[in-house]
Formats: sequence, C-alpha cells, structure tokens
Amino acid sequence: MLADLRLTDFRNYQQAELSPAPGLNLIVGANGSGKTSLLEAIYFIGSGGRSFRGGRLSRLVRDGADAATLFARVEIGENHHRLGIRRAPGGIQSLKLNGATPGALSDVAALLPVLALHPQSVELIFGPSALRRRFLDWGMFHVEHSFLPVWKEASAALKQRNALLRSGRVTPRELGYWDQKLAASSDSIERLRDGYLQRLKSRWLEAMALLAPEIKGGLVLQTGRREGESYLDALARSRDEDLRRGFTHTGFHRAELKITAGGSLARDRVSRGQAKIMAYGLVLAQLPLIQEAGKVCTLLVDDLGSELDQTHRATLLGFLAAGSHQTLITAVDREHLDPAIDEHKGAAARMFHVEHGRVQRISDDP
Ligand SMILES: Nc1ncnc2c1ncn2[C@@H]1O[C@H](COP(=O)(O)OP(=O)(O)OP(=O)(O)O)[C@@H](O)[C@H]1O
Repeated sequence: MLADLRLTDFRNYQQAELSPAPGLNLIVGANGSGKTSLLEAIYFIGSGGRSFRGGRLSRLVRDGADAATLFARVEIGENHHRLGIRRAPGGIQSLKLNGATPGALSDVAALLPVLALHPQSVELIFGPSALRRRFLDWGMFHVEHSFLPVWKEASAALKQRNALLRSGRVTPRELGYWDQKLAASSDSIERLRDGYLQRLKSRWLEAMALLAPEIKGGLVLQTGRREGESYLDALARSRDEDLRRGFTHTGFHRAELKITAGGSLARDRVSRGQAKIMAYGLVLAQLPLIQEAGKVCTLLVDDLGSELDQTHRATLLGFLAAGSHQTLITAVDREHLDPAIDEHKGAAARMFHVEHGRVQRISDDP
C-alpha cells in the first residue's frame, strides 16, 4: 500500500507530496489541475515505468525540466520499502529499491500492485488482444508465484525461435529444439491461465451481477490451436508460414481472452457505457484475487463519472468504497461523487484538493 509519494517535475507538478489513507481517498480539482497526473505518477512508480494513458512517455517530464523524479514509500504489513524512479525525456535514468538498483523490474512491480479504472479502460473490450493478455498476465504475476519464471522461459524461447526463423540459416534440429521449449512453456502458461481465469470469471460474474445484471457476460480463453491439437503439433503445422513470415504464429503469446455479452463478442454488441462497466468489472474482479494472495492493491479511479448514468455510478462507487484495498478517486467536484460516497465510507475518506499542480489535504481524517 502506498504511504507517501513525492513528485518532482512530473507533468504539471514542479514539486508535490501526497500521503494517501489506507482506505478511500478523494482527489478533487478543476479540469487541467493535475488529478490524472497524480494517479499517473502512482501508476508509473508502481509499475516500474508505465503509464495508463496513451501518448508518449517523454511527455511525463515537466516542460523545460531535465527529468521527472518520483519517490514512494510503500507499506507491506510492518515493513516499509522505498521506491525511486527518475525519467528523462529519452528514457528511465534510474530505478531504486531501498537505495539500491533492483535486480529486476519485477522486484519493483511486485511491491505495489496498482490497478487503474480510467476512460481508456474500455480498450479491454474494444482494443487489441495484447491488452487483454497483458491484463491477465498482470494478475497472474501477482497471484501465481510460478508464473514469472515460466513466462520468462516462454518469452526467451519465443525470442530465440523468431530470431532463428529470420536468420536464413534454419536447421530442422535447431528449430525442433525451440519448438519443444516453446511448446512446453506455452503448455505451462496455459494451465496457469486456465486456473486463474476460472477464479477471475467467477469474481467478474459476481461484480457484473451487482454492477449491470442486464449484461450476460462470458469469458473464454482461446489458444488458436485446433481441437485436440498439442502446441507441438500446432507449431509443426504453422512451420511453413512461420518461415515465410519470420514470426511464430502459435504459442502462449497468441492466446486471446474472448469477452462475450449475451453470447456474442462484446465489442460487436455492447454500448460504450456498457463496455466501460464490463471492463471496470474485470479490473475489480482482480482485487479479491490479489487480496487472497496476501497483497493489498492500490486502485486508481480517474474520471469515474463520464459515460455512466447515476444508477451505475452509484453502484460502482459503493463497490469501490466497500473493499479493503486502497482507493484514490478523482473528481472535478466532490458533489459528483455524492451521495454514494456518503452512504458508504464518505466520512472516512481522506480528501485532497489539486490546483495548478499543487496538492493540499483538506480533511483531517482518517
Ligand atoms: N509535460 C508537461 N509539462 C507541463 N504540463 C503538462 C505536461 N503534460 C501535461 N501537462 C499539463 O498538466 C495539466 C494537468 O493535466 P491532468 O490531465 O493531470 O489534469 P486533470 O486535473 O486530470 O484534468 P481533467 O479534469 O480535465 O481530466 C494539464 O494542464 C496539462 O496540459
């Protein structure tokens, strides 16, 4: 859980600090004041250098500054960890974990599981399959200990096989070797994904029953293999095409998480508002799974109101306020979140006001 954050030269912030409560936090401010940027900063440091908004990462650095710097103090039970990241327009200059350079980016990403609900979340429904894979893999990374080593092994095998395909010096023996490696690790990933998906699906359906019972959602993982076909057989089948195109067409990297509504592909059927609720439901379904793995999630909610009617917004707010995760919600006006917040944990929410890149705490408690 995030205890403190210090930002320097990040977006429109020259210097700012934020100490969110463990539970619910509300961040209010006018358009363009810096609310999204604050959530973006938390996401950036928690993910070891990613943003949830589109656009170039070089724009994270405040206009005219050399680099953006973020420091965070993260609490895990009794323990405290210090994270630091410095990003210049050209890329990350330094990443620190408790004062030292971490062995791997995953060491940083494991500390602060951050999930975000924001206007682009609908891309989970409408966007490319890589986004849905990344979404699934993010949850598995936090929940399944064995996922990261298997995923690294699979990625290395895929890289080597693709390099060989493009080398123009392919021998059947060498290709066969990488086929074996890729097939075995793809099998392992698929088993882990299947198990995780069953758990995710049941949480998602619970969330959907509350958030939008009118949508009959479904989730299926498709692998691109034919009925009864092993990964090894599928790799052999696509070998000629792989050689022609210099790319591996079968494996863990081609899995598709199919999201349906009323039996049809959701993206061909649902409205934008409904897609948003389905996507939010998917993100929220990860929360209890992360919690069951003994971790506390930091949930960032940007611009909750847009595209949702009053009923859906109130139900969603109730859902957000009820969990034991840390939540930060932005709004242009506090009234936009009433009355749902008051009904739940309104009195216990910590409030911040943002104005021209300055953050001020405006409530005393909790
Ligand atoms: N690299 C940068 N340097 C300086 N200012 C920037 C930079 N990138 C973005 N900004 C500005 O930062 C301000 C805050 O943007 P942000 O998206 O955080 O606002 P917001 O409070 O979420 O607004 P809204 O309510 O309209 O969504 C904007 O005025 C934006 O133009």
